[in-house]
Amino acid sequence: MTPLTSTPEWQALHSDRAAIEDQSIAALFADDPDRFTDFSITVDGLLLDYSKQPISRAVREQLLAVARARNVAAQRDAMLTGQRINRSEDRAVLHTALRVPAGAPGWADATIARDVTATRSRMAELATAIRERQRTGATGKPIEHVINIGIGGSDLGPRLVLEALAPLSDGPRVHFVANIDGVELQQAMAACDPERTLVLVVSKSFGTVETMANAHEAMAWLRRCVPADDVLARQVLAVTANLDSVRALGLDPDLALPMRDWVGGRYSLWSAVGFSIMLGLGPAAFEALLDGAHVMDRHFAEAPLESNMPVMLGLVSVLNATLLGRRSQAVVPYTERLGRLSAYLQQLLMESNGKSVDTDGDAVSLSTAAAVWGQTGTPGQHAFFQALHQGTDVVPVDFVGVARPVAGEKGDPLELTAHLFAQGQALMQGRWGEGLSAMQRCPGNRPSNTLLLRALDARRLGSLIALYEHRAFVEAAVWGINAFDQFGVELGKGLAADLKPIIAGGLEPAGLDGSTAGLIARYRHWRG
Ligand SMILES: O=P(O)(O)OC[C@H]1O[C@H](O)[C@H](O)[C@@H](O)[C@@H]1O
Repeated sequence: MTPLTSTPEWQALHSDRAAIEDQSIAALFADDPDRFTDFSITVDGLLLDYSKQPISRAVREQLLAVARARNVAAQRDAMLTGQRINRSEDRAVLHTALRVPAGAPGWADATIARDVTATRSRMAELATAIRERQRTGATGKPIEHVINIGIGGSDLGPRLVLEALAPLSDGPRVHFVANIDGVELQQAMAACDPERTLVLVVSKSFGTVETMANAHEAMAWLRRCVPADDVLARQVLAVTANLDSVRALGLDPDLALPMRDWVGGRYSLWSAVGFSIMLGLGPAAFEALLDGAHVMDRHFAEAPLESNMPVMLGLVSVLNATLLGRRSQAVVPYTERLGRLSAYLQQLLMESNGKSVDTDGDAVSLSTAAAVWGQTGTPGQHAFFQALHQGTDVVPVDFVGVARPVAGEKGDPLELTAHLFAQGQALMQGRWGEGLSAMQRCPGNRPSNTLLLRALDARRLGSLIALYEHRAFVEAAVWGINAFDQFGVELGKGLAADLKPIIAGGLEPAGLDGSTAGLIARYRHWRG
């Protein structure tokens, strides 16, 4: 893979780096009254406004030239058509196939489409039977609670969606359990009647320590509390790509909902991993979520690069993170319903693109993924916005707003929206003028994107999430890295397994570094 820095297109952009950094965003508006129209893109009720970035038309052309030089469109097509683009794991990457409506033309082959439709139908039948109380728990009581046990990609997506659309929930109440410390599981078990609870064990690998530990606990609870021999068969359901290990846990693999190896964990909420969404909101809402994502997929596949929302969002990110060295990025949704968004995007963007070697294994020549963080507005305004306005580092912000709240939600988002727009304006304009002390002045010229959803509903949420998935793809394509493996995550897991017996006191801490040995000694001392 040619290093990005060796391409003439990047070199041209880089030679203008200082001018771009100094570019007054306000001056771009002064020069071009139509700038908002030209630097915003709308796809089916989702608007991206990237006009408050230091990007002139000429710079946009340079960015697009970089995208062409990196063959972003060809790389995209290779993903969509099921080529094995995840080279380090020799896998195709087909989360987009999960969102093709039944019978509609997709990009990948027909076998995959049939498999997707079959799993989706099975999920819908089962969810309907549970929601309509035909399929009950082992003692004949209806299922009113679901405990979703999973972590990372087997947790964050369904959690985000169910929190976002909670007012639409008309099915069993879903409780999420990810952490291994037992806190969430204890809370969930305390809130649930075991005879009316379905436990979902969601794990692509079915080997993740946290998930397996919580699954054992939850299954023991069911066995203890439900007087029926077939309680596990009736009230525990596995969602996994590793059916063999389902048997090892004492469950019937024939009852499990399958995942495929061509779906990455952080891209999996559209698969059977989203079963809790279907249970809570119903199959129609799940379909709407998929439809919204598919609309974004079609747009990503078909729109010219310059009016392609994920392409432009990805290029803006590369400009900020790599060209201008802005190593962190804030995401601030202006609705409490999207409070999980920054956590979701942390996994999506940082696990995908927190890489320092390219697809050939050679060191990349420039910085890749920036740190992603944030919380909802307006509470975030009263916490970290001071640093956004006056800190020494420029932190690009993605604002996310909704024109209409989720159906059934009380409260008017008008007030919130005023704050959202004002913050983007304030970051750009700054505050200057006679009579202001240095402490009172705000430098301004700080970039932001605004994403505005016509309404917070399943369809737009699907589009929003798919947009960020494709943004990660575009960034990775430009950087020349593989967005679909995550070997870095493995290291700590292995070390934790080695340390556990030492911390427990069964093994002597021989050969450890001084810090780890010291921490273990102190922990053991304090634990008593
Ligand atoms: O679904 P599982 O196999 O249990 O994996 C859960 C999570 O494990 C790891 O942390 C991976 O890095 C994530 O990508 C994955 O989503």
